[in-house]
Amino acid sequence: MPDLLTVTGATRRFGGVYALRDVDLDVRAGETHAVIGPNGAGKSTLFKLIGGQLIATAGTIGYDGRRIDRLAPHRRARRGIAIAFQDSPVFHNLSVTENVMVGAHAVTRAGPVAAILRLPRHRRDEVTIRALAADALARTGLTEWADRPAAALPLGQQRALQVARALCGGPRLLLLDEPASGLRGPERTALATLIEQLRADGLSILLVEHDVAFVARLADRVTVLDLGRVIAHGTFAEIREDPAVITAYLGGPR
Ligand SMILES: Nc1ncnc2c1ncn2[C@@H]1O[C@H](COP(=O)(O)OP(=O)(O)OP(=O)(O)O)[C@@H](O)[C@H]1O
Repeated sequence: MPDLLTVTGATRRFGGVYALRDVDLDVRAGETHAVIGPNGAGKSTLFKLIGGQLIATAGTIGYDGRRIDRLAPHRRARRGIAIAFQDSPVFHNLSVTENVMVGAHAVTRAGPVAAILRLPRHRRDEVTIRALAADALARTGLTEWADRPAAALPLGQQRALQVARALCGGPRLLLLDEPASGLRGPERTALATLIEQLRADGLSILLVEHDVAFVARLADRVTVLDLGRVIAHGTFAEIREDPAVITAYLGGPR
């Protein structure tokens, strides 16, 4: 499988602290790739470098054969990179459909001014976006909730809503930031099934997750970070046996 995303030598410093140091990672077309590591390992920083919320101190990021590391987040979104942040807001007074439509505005040509003035281009976009949202709701099992206020959604469905919002922009690469956090057993299982379905549909997925069982079930490959560096990568079975990974998780001399 060819690489869709290639991160090379990614380094990000905050003052004197290296949040990431010389990190290489690639996501192949159609795979689910997980990034794991103890607290402070640099996982969020890596996600933000890929999404464009942060710019690297050094290193390059290639996507679909072109460099993207200097592009603004909305330009990366238009190229097909979507992020479902665990803490991205759910607007409780808006309907589930409207919450999902927010995800498409990042990738449409008509900006907020066209939306406010209700210019023809915006009205055309609105029809398109409603159709995209309906499709995203169907893919995430939320169709029956479409017209309900988002406040009515149970937590498991709220997580599915975050995923639906990311899907609404029609991505090829989906970044999932701790999607299982706070979910209970059956909700976790439902979310894992959803992610498997998206992969089967051809999406490439990069996942940051603390829940090891979740990663073991879903990830084709895993990259392990500790203190900003890659300490192991491979299949889950391979990294589980790696002494550096065991030390990073269980403590011991560094
Ligand atoms: N904006 C910032 N300013 C200063 N230091 C930062 C900033 N963001 C991250 N760091 C530091 O960079 C390191 C990596 O942080 P990061 O949040 O990427 O780790 P993480 O693996 O996502 O951790 P967690 O699992 O706790 O979310 C930490 O030492 C953190 O304190």
